[in-house]
Amino acid sequence: MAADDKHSALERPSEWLYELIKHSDWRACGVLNLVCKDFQQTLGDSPVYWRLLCQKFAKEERMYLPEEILDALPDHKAFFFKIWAGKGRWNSSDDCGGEEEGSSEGTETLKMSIQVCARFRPTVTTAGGKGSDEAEHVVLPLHQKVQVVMAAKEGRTRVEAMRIIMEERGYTLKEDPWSDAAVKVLDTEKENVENIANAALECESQKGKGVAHKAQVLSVNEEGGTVLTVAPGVGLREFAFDTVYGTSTKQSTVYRAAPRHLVMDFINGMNASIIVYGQTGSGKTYTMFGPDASEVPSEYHLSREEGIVPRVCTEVLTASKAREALGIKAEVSLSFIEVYGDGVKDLLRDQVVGQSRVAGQRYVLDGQAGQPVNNMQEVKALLATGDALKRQAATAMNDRSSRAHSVVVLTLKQRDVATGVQRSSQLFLVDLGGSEKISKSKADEGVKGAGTVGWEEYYEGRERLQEATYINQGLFALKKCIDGLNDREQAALDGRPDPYIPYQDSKLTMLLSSALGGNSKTLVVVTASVEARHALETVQALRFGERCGNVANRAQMTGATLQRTLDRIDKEVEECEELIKRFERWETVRVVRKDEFDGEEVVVKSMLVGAEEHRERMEALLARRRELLGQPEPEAMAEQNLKALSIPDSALPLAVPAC
Ligand SMILES: Nc1ncnc2c1ncn2[C@@H]1O[C@H](COP(=O)(O)OP(=O)(O)OP(=O)(O)O)[C@@H](O)[C@H]1O
Repeated sequence: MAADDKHSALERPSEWLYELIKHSDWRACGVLNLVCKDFQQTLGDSPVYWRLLCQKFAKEERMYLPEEILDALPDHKAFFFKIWAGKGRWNSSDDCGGEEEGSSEGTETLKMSIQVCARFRPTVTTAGGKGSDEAEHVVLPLHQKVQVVMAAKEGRTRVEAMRIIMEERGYTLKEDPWSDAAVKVLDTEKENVENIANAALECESQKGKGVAHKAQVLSVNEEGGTVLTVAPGVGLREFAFDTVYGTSTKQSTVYRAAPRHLVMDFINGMNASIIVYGQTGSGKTYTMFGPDASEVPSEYHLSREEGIVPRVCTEVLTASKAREALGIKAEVSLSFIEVYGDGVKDLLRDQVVGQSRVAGQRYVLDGQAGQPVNNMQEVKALLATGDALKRQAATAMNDRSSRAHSVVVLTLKQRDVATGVQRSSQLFLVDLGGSEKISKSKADEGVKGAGTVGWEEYYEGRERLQEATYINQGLFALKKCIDGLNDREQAALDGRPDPYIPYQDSKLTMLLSSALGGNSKTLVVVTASVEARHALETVQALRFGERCGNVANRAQMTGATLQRTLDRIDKEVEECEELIKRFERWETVRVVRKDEFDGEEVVVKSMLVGAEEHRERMEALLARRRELLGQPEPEAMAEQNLKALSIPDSALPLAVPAC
């Protein structure tokens, strides 16, 4: 190297280094970061360096890594270490079949991981929207009520909040425990005071007044990945997930955020599964497959509404073709099966498979249920065949309810044309039957007692009930396996022997055993509804999701969370006020009034116009704020105030006297 070059390189180390990086392979690039302190400082946290390293690594290791995934990554360095675990995949001659996957160099093993997302369905008034929107009232535990009252006003202390709560409830103490004891309350008397207040609240709730919180989803925070709920028996509760999708999230966004990463892993030779879980009617089938063609208005392009399954198939088929240029020949096959009780049905051949305990599962895992696919026309034809044979029925919760668990299994067999090295992997796309309360889905409707009707009618009536029971059994077994897997993680940390995972408890878990555990990648998408009448089921579904991801420790209900949510709302209210100020104006309009006796009359009126949309939004935000704080509606508040003034109803004028 010339002296001048050397000098300029030292003055501008990053440029010099990047030149070097450009012309090195990934291993040399990786080592550069460790050469000396200067290099470490320059490259250690440089996103450009780590991105380049990811690209080089993927190219040289013949891994599938779409640019869109790289573009959207928040941390390229962490991602590099994640994909680095799969190095040397095409050097070894054993087909790991996804299960033993990991580094053939034996330095790093890939671990099982479960990612969890929550997706909220928009409020639907047709299917799934039946029934009243009445929500249960919730009595908040005192400590939460105190947090809510403290959050309502900045700088409000705990003692003040306690006083307000007591006053709100009309509870009068002979002696005010806070009169002289701002400090005392915080220590010795605190417990005592809480007991008194608790008792007061309890009395109030028994009298059935003064409880303003309704069971509901209070906020869906997509940015922070959290959901704040209030439900009976739980009170306020926050849940945290890897990703949270709000009610207006598009199908393409859902696919791009998390499922696509799993598809990448699957194409790179790992077993993976995407499981959608949720209450019946919460949007599992919609998320997995997309809407029924009949539901999509003709002006919409159906492909925009496609769910995860068709999107995965498109990506896998496109990637398989592109891999031919890298010397890798790929074959894709698709199975579509249904798990109903202890039976496994091949939906593409319309036959129940395997009579023995393990036969159904082996039939699927060995690929006997698979049909080779080469393009999307073939995929769509197979999906339509399977869909037509799926067990579906109308219930009180969903007009097209899936009455069993359905699973699409994609099997990818890849072969290095030059060396003959083979890799195979499976991706399970699971649309679970909806967890349901029989009383809500009315699955027990039409069930007649034995002996009261003919046998045929008796069995027919019991069918919905039997389906619900089978669905719930499978889900229960799945929950037990997830708990077992979480316990296994903990056991490894505690040095305990591996706990038993009860895969054998149901056909569903037997089938998913290869995708749940080992070193597979799993994504659980919890679908839920923001509607108040489903609050309890939503909380249960979110709880399941939280258990899967074992992320409970990230979430906690604190005043801070509530404060953050309120701050966001206040900011939006301010924005609305600004917009209203800017656009609202008085306008004189002629209104035609119809009168039964006098006929039509034209009246000139002044009206505020121009900002109707912003006013409506502001009203909604203020209502949300009131819900968060458990404050009653303005009319209810006025009523309460009147009652507080103890004005007897008879004393109120029946009509406003004419002027
Ligand atoms: N994100 C969404 N956007 C628009 N519509 C949705 C969404 N999610 C669900 N829906 C609609 O809600 C209804 C019920 O959805 P879906 O059938 O997917 O529920 P499900 O959870 O699969 O129910 P089940 O367990 O009973 O089969 C359908 O009409 C569907 O189109």
